[in-house]
Amino acid sequence: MEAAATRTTAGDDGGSGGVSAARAERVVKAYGEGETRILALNEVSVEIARGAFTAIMGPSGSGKSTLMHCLAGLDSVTSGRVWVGDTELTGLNDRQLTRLRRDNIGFIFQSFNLLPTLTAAENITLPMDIAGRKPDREWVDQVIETVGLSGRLGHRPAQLSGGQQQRVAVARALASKPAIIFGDEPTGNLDSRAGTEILEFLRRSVDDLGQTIVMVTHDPTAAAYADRILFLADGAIVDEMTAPTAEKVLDRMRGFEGRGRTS
Ligand SMILES: Nc1ncnc2c1ncn2[C@@H]1O[C@H](COP(=O)(O)OP(=O)(O)OP(=O)(O)O)[C@@H](O)[C@H]1O
Repeated sequence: MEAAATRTTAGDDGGSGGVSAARAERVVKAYGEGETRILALNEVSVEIARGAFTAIMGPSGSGKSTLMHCLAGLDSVTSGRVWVGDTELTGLNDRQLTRLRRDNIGFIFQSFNLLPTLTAAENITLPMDIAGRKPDREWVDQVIETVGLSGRLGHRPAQLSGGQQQRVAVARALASKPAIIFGDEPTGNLDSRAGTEILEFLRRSVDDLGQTIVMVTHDPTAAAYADRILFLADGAIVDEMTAPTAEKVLDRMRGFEGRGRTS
């Protein structure tokens, strides 16, 4: 997105002046050896713009999760290079990677991943509490307001609906102002109304709070909330779309199937 560079992004505090929040250069990820060797990523190069919402789509096994994990420093690459902001991940040791993830990256998973004994408020600030960082109260309050959790802060996860639990997870991801948030099917376990709410919060966090988001999804309706969609097939980016609509996404996916690109 052109406008992204001029926005005040949530990650500006710790980041650089560049427009890319993350970058992969000729990334190869191979699993196994010899005949069983699988190229999950085959020379993938991509740039993720700051302050933009990017979706990653593609058939099952096309490499979506692998790409997300490599960009987020959750998985090592076989060859190629990866940056988050100005920091090159490839070459960092485990301790440095852990710290980089802790300080710069937020995660939202399909299965909320909240601690059952903590209240919503405690879950939201947990990563910062563990890191010994003082939450920016004003920002955290703004995030809580944005995701509509103000009346539920004292509730434990079991006292919240799935949609509300995912809102807590979204607030937790946003609270530390990460340079980038990665979501792996964040609406996969929600009914369509709760899913829509979460997608609207994610969209608003990009538009109003300047957040950068990368989301893996199978769902054309979810992907249509993004500014840009990357389409993966057989470990390579085969197409992309800007300003998507669910209809355009469905059409494009049908085109891939017609060309035998599903695995
Ligand atoms: N730990 C692993 N060991 C061996 N092969 C793996 C491993 N993780 C992924 N793969 C393989 O790499 C390829 C890409 O997997 P990946 O999970 O990235 O696909 P995906 O597009 O996210 O799929 P899905 O939509 O089903 O989640 C697949 O062929 C998969 O079997």
